[in-house]
Amino acid sequence: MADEVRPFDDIRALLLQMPGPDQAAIAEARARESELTKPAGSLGRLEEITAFLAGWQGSARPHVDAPLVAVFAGNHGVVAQGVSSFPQSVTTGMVANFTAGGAAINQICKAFDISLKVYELALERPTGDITQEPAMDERNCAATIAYGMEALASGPDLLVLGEMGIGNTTAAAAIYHALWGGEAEDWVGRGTGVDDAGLRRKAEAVRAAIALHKAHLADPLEVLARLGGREIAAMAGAILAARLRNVPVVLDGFVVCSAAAVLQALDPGALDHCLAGHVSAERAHAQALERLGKTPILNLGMRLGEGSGAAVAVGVIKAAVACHNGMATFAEAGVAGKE
Ligand SMILES: O=C(O)c1ccc[n+]([C@@H]2O[C@H](COP(=O)([O-])O)[C@@H](O)[C@H]2O)c1
Ligand SMILES: Cc1cc2nc[nH]c2cc1C
Repeated sequence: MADEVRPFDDIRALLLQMPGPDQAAIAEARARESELTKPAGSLGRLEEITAFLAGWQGSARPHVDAPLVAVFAGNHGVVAQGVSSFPQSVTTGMVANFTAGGAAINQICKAFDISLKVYELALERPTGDITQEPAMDERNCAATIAYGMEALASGPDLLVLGEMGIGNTTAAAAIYHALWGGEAEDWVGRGTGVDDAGLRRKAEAVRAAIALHKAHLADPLEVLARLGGREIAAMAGAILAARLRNVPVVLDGFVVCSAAAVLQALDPGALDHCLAGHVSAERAHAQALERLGKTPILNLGMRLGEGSGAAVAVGVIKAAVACHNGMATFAEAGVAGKE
C-alpha cells in the first residue's frame, strides 16, 4: 500500500531533524584557547576535543559534569553457530555483575566519576539466528531503537555507549560486511577469544547471513533489523537521540561502532557529534573507524566492550575540559606571550 505507515518512517523523519554544531561557540572556545598560558597548539588533541564539545554543547566553556555510560545488553540466536567462546548465559551473568558493581566498567566509572545505567533487552528471548532468519522484524527493531533513546532521559552532558552480548561481534561483522562489502573474513575477529576453527565458523555464519538476506540489504535500517541485535539497535537510537539534543557521544569498540555505522549509512553527517573513545584490539575495528572517519582517542589494546575503552577516554576528555576552563590566560597570569 502506497500510504502504509511503516515503523522505520519515524526514525527516518528524525534523521531529517539533526542539528549541527554551534560555530560561534567553537570560534569563542578557540579564541580562549589561544590566550591560555601555553604555546599555541601545545595541548594537541585535547584542544580539538574542547572545541568539539563547545560546538555540540553550544558553549565556549564546555562541561563534563554529568557523564553517563549507558550499557545495552542483548542475546543473539547466532550463538547456535558456535561463534563465541562463552555461553549465552554470560550475558545475563554480566548484567547481574554490572548491577552488583563487580565488572570492569563499574571500576572505570568510579575512577572517573561517571554514572552507569544498564539496559537489559529481553535477554531470555534471543534474537533470530541471522543465518536462518532475520534477527528482528521491522516493528521490533524500530521499537528497540526508540527504547535506546531512553539513555538521554536523565540529561547527561556526555553520553558514553557500551554493550554486552555474547555473539554480538558476529552480528557487528555482518553489519559491516553488508554496509561496506569486502569478504566476510575482512570483518570477523576473535571477539571474546575464539580459536581458529571458531574464527572460520564466524566467517561462515557472516557469509551465510549475507547470502540469506541479500535481497533486503540496500536499506541500512533493514541491515540493522536483519543482521543486528537488540543492543545494537538500541545504541543506534541512543546515538540519534543524543544528536537531537546536541549531546556529544563517545563511541566504544567494534560492536558500538556497528550501530554508528548504520546511522552513517543513512546520513553521512549523522556521527558528527561522536568521538571514537578508543580503537579496540578486535581485528577489524581500526578499519571500521577509518570508514567512519574517526581517529580514536586511545589505543590501549582493550577488547572488553561494556563501554570500557570509551569510559577510560572520558578521563582524557575531562582533562581537556579542565585545562580549557581552569587555566589562566597570559594576561591573568602576567606571563609574557610569544615574541
Ligand atoms: O568492544 C569491542 O571491540 C569488543 C571486542 C571483543 C569482544 N567484545 C565483547 O565481547 C562480547 C562479544 O564477543 P563474542 O566473542 O561473544 O562475539 C560482547 O559482550 C562484547 O562486549 C567487545
Ligand atoms: C566475562 C565477559 C565479560 C564481558 N564484558 C563484555 N563482554 C564480555 C564477555 C565476557 C565473556
